Amino acid sequence: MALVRERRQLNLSLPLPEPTERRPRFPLPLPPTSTSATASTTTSTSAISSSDLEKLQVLGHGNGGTVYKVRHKRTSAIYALKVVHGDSDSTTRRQVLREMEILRRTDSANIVQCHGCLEKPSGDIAIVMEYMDLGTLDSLLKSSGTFSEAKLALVARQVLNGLSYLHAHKIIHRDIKPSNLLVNKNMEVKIADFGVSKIMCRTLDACTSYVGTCAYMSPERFDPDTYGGNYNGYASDIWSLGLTLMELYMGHFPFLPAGQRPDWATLMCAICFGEPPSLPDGASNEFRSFVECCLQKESSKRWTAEKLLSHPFLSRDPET
Ligand SMILES: Nc1ncnc2c1ncn2[C@@H]1O[C@H](COP(=O)(O)OP(=O)(O)OP(=O)(O)O)[C@@H](O)[C@H]1O
Repeated sequence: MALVRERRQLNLSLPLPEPTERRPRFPLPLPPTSTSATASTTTSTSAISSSDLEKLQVLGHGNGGTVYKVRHKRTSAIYALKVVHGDSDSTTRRQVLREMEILRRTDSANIVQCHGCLEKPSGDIAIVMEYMDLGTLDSLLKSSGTFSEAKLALVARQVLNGLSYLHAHKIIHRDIKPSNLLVNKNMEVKIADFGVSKIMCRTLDACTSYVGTCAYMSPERFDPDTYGGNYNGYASDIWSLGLTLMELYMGHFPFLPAGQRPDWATLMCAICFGEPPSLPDGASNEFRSFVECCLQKESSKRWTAEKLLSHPFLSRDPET
C-alpha cells in the first residue's frame, strides 16, 4: 500500500522558500498602542527587535519550537512568539520558514495574524503572532468539556471562512485538527500552524506528500495510488474539519471509543476500510447532514469550503 511505502520514506521534502524569501520581507511592525490583552491589526511599519519583547510565560511546545507569551516593553501589547532554535534540525527549520511564508501571504480574520518575523544572529527564527488568549480548541475541550451544536456552528463557520480563503489562494493546510485551531475570549476561531501546509503552484498540481497528523487524514491520503497517484488536498482539509467538529461534540476522537488510544494500524484500517463515523443519537439533522457532507469517503463528493458556508447548519439560531 502506498502509505506503507510512504511511512518507510516519509516525504518531508517541503521546498525551501527561494533564498530571497528566507529573510523577512518586511520589518516587524510596531504593536498597537492599545494595552488590550489581544493585539489587534496594526498598520505601523516601524521595526522592533526581539529585545523589545519580554517573555512572560511558555504557552506550549510544538514540533521543535516553543511558543511564548510576550509583552512589548514600551506599549505593553501582548503577542505570541514562536521560536525555533538555531540548532533545530533542518526539517523543523524548513517548516517554520514555510509557516512564515504562508502567514506573510495571508490576511483573513480566521487565520492567525503574523505581526512579523525575526531572525537572530544565533540562527534562532521567530514569528510574532497575535495572542489567542483561550489557546487551542483542544485545550478548551479538555478544560471546559464538549461543545454544543450552537458553538460548533460558530466554530465551523469561522474555520470554513479561513479554509475558503486559503483554498481560494491555492493553499492547503494539511493539518486541520483541534490543537491547530486557536480561540480567544470573543470566541473568534483562527487557523494556525502552517508548518506542513502546501502552496499549490498550479490548479492541477499533484498533492502526494504524507504529512500532517495521521488520525485526521482522509482515506485518499493514505493510499493516493487508488486515486490516480495524487489527491485533492482541498477536499482533504474538509475531511479533517468534519472529524474535528465530531471530536469537539463527542469529547473523543470519532473513529475510536472514548478512552482508547489510537494505534496507527487500527486507525488506518478504520479510515480506509470502515464507514465514515457518524454522530450519536441526539444530534440534530442539520448537524448530521453537515458532518456527512464533510466525511464523504469519495473525495469528489465532499462539499467544498465555499459550498459548506451555505449549509443550513451554519444558519441556525445561535441560542438553540
Ligand atoms: N498565537 C497563539 N496564541 C496563543 N497560544 C498559542 C499561539 N500559537 C501557539 N500557541 C500555543 O502554543 C502551542 C504550541 O504551538 P505550535 O504551533 O508550536 O505547535 P503545535 O501545533 O502544538 O504542535 P506541532 O507544531 O508539533 O504541530 C499550541 O498548542 C498553543 O497552546
